[in-house]
Amino acid sequence: MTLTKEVKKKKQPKQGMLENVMKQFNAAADMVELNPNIKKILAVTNNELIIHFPVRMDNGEVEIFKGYRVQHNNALGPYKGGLRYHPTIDIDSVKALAMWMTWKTSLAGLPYGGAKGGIQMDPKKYSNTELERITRRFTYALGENIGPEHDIPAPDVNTSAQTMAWIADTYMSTKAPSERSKNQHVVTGKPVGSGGLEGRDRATGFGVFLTIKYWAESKKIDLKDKRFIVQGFGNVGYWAAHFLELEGAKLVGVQDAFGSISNTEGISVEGLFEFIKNNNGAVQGFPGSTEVLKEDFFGLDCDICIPAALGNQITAENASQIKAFLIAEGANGPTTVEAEKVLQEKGITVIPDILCNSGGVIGSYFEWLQNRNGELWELDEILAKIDKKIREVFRKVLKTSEEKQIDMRSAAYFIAIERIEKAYIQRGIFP
Ligand SMILES: NC(=O)C1=CN([C@@H]2O[C@H](COP(=O)(O)OP(=O)(O)OC[C@H]3O[C@@H](n4cnc5c(N)ncnc54)[C@H](O)[C@@H]3O)[C@@H](O)[C@H]2O)C=CC1
Ligand SMILES: O=C(O)CCC(=O)C(=O)O
Repeated sequence: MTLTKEVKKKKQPKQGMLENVMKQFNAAADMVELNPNIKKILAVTNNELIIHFPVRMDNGEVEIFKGYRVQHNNALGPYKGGLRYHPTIDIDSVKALAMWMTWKTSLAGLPYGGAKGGIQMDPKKYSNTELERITRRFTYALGENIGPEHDIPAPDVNTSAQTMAWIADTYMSTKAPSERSKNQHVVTGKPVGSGGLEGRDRATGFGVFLTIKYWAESKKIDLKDKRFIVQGFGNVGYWAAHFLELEGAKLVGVQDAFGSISNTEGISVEGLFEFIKNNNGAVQGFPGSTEVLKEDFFGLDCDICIPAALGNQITAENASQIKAFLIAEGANGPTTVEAEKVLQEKGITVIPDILCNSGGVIGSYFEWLQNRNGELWELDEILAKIDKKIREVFRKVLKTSEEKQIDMRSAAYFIAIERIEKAYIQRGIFP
């Protein structure tokens, strides 16, 4: 007899990311005097898919998983955005993350809309073979709701190039043999050997670093010896730290899901990266570092703070402790609207997520083009292309912010929303 078990999941507290993105959007819509009909369209998501699907576990039992894909808007092109495997994801957080993708792709001038998805689960509790089966069943259940010219997922928290390879393989296997290779770009962020882009692994962190570099240049600040802290030492946090260290900046604090560490003398980025490989991915216990209480992390003495983990981490409660003069949002939605007011009063600059972490989706766009056109690009060429794009977008945001005397988040939203509004108006639907 087959046992079917729906695992009782602990109820997760609401994350509040949807409230946050809606407050940001409403403020931006007022600022650009957005056409009221287009505002109605952008305030809601086009499609929201919740899928329950069964997967056989290594012990023979069947577990039911809850997967999501939310497609917010596709006025500018196919839906685009990552897949997150995390116990805290729910429909509201995925809606928020999908909306941020729409603003991000619009701001970057890409021919994409916004989407996000994932599975509500803790991947640490599953073996690699279970993760593969979960991913393949999820892909199969998503069916034609994703597609290379319709909705193109990518990695996000707790998903990787390997996850993308499983998705591509499963999706392609549902096509006729002659059509399979034409569908490789159903996902981006694949391993290089399977149609992936050289450098997509570092694209987001590289972009975070570039926005910090271009901001520092605009203020005539030398990054050498500047002290920085990073929350989240995964794909984004590690690569951002890697490039900052190359520039001469000093990592003095790191927090991950397991704990927080600091060292005023500096933490070797590569040393920590090697250390976590043999420490279940955790930074705690890194030689020479001191443990820091979770609630004290953002108050560490530093110049630059990079939240690169989850949403709503910088809150009205902890914002007042922050000593950094710059916050570079590697994560999506790490700062609440209330916290941002506190930061503004303290004179702390925020490089907003939709600009700061856009290197990832820019890299994804290049991978998509590479697959679509049957081309292979080299790492140097790709990093130069990402740099050029980030520099252009950064300058546009800075110029808008200076001309209109608004902060960089408002400027970024201004540009992003205006571009979408223009597309709707050009089509003639909204006079
Ligand atoms: N991977 C990508 O290309 C992109 C990722 N992002 C955003 O960057 C952030 C990080 O994503 P990835 O680096 O890809 O994820 P990842 O899964 O590679 O790393 C996540 C890191 O955050 C830490 N973390 C998780 N929960 C935490 C908590 N409660 N407190 C402190 N640390 C915690 C984990 O331990 C890990 O070090 C997310 O907000 C994601 O949406 C944004 C753009 C693109
Ligand atoms: O690379 C992509 O398509 C999207 C990455 C992502 O999920 C994000 O930028 O938040």
